[in-house]
Amino acid sequence: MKHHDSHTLDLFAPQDAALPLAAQLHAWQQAGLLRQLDVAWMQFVRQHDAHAPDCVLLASALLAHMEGRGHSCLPLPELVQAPHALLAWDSSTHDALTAQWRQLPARLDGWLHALQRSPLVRVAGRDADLGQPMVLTGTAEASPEANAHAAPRLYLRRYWHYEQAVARHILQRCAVAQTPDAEGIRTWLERLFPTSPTSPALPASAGDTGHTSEPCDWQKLACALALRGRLTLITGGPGTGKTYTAARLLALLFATAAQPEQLRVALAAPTGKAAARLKQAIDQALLGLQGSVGQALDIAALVERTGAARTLHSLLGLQPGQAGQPKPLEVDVLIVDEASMVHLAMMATLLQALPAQARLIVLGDKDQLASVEAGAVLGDLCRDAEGGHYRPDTVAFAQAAAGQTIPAALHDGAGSRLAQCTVMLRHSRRFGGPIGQLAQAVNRGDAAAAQQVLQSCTDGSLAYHGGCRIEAVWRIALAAHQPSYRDYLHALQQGPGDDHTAWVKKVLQTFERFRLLCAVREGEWGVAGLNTAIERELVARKVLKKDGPWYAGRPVMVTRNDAALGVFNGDIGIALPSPEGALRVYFLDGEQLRSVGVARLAQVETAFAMTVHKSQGSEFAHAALVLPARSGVLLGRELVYTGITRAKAQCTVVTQHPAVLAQALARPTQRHSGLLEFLEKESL
Ligand SMILES: Nc1ncnc2c1ncn2[C@@H]1O[C@H](COP(=O)(O)OP(=O)(O)OP(=O)(O)O)[C@@H](O)[C@H]1O
Repeated sequence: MKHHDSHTLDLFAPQDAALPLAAQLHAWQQAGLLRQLDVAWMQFVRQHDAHAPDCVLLASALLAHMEGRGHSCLPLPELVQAPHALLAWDSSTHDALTAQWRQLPARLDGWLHALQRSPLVRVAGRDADLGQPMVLTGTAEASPEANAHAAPRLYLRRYWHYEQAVARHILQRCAVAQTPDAEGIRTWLERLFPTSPTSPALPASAGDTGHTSEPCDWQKLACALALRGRLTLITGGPGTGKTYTAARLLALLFATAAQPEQLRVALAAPTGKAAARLKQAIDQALLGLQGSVGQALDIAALVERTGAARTLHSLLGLQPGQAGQPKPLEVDVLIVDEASMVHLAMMATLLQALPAQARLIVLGDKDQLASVEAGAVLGDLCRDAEGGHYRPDTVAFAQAAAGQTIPAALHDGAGSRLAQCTVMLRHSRRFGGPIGQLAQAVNRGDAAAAQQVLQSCTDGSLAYHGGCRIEAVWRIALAAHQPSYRDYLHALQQGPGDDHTAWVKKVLQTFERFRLLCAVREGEWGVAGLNTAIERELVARKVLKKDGPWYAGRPVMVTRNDAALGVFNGDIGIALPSPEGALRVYFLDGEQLRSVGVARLAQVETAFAMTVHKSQGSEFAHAALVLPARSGVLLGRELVYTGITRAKAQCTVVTQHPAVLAQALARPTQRHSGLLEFLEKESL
């Protein structure tokens, strides 16, 4: 049996002969490891650079591959020295990888020289922009001193431009530090955040480091810091009050604006569903303020001025799947929620469209899954949020404007400009109990603690089924003693009676109480397999009547925005007979029902089960996270964290193999990008 070091090349492995590079890439494509696009990109490079050595061709194919996996660049030291760890492919590929690597330069220098000689590669800081399709950074442009720290990276031209644009805009926004009237802000904050002597003690949230021995109200601090600059990042786990804070910040901006009646506010989120939730939560929080502000602020006018929340695509006037030239935004304040889902290209477009003097307030959970597309901008920008890194001027301003003492452990005389614009909310009001403890253990990657919480929970909020057959998943989905699909099926069977609207709402609302969340799409334990199995089971039990793709009771998720129909990617609806008897898909927005004839909805999929990715921005009374035995790099710590934090009251974890949870927690997802390094270098 061969033993492989999974992180570095095994130089003592048997000398297997390497396939010619093109044949090897083809074999990896056949094995589903590379996309056709990745190989086509390598062929393009070979066509236009006849002298390209194998290391350039391989680097280009793997650059495209990494982009497909959400990375904005290819980190070259890792590629050269630890390809197994970087690619994290199945161990069956290790021999072929090792054999290939033996044919290539052994040292990073060799790869860099080859890339620097290619006419398709622009060396940042050395070459003029002649439209080269790839960009190499971390070599020529850095000073000899900085070069020791800058990691050489290879980019697709487009992503290098996006990353540069995001970094440039962020730095410009962070640089603006005004000195607003601290006294005035403090007076307003005391009104907007009334402290009740009966407030329960705050439980610690996921990500709480224990730094907060001195009480600090991070929500007030976030509002005060937002008034100093043009960019505020507010991150925190579920229920830490990001939206609650944003609503108060809006009120504060109105209260302190010279001409509040002219303040233009926009709300946006990556998906239609998240946008609708944001608007609902902001309005609710604002209306709840009327009592504490009395006549001093016209809350109803504020709600009206805030307008509807929109998807980022619609705000920027882009077509689905398109980034590019946006129309300039006519706003003074923009609040973007669920920012963990905003990918690099979208963030670059957004920052480009936003006027320099407008305030950008970004809300999101830095620990959640990043978008499927390349870039994890929120995660990058908030990587150091836990440590605070507040400079003395920020500490003093926090005291003066918010009356808050930032704990000494979070001070840093050399903190970056970005850190002065970032606040992490550290107390969850929703997750005090076992679900919160599980979320914390998952975030730390502590599998033993996660198992302990799962198995010792006595209040019924957590359940764990390890090493199960797929039938266990159906049983959970149809269980009688907890939120499941049973209530929705019951409502469905009751029929409309004489109040069709009430019936449709009930079916939709009961369906929203429970969801099966999968790590993967394919296979028996994936979305496709589970949806088919559950449909089959319900038909066999004669609960559903299905004689075609559409049937009464079919829950569907929209997979593509269609502005003409008023449906958006991620919307969940249920097909039900209309009062006239035609099958229509009904959607519920707050209390508002809308419907679309089934024949007009082409881009949908059945939604008994959905991916954790698609569930971002949604919550369910009971969420069941379903983990297959193997799902490679897809199944990591952030996915488990995002899945379990979709549960409001009850969370069930079901695994096909008992070891899979610990394996996932041991795999934090690292999205490679140069954004933070660039920001750090420039903001010194
Ligand atoms: N300072 C506070 N005082 C009283 N209630 C609060 C406070 N902060 C938040 N809450 C309440 O806690 C709950 C969660 O707050 P909120 O919805 O703003 O959190 P969130 O971080 O936006 O959550 P999610 O990420 O799940 O959307 C809400 O019911 C909100 O009213």
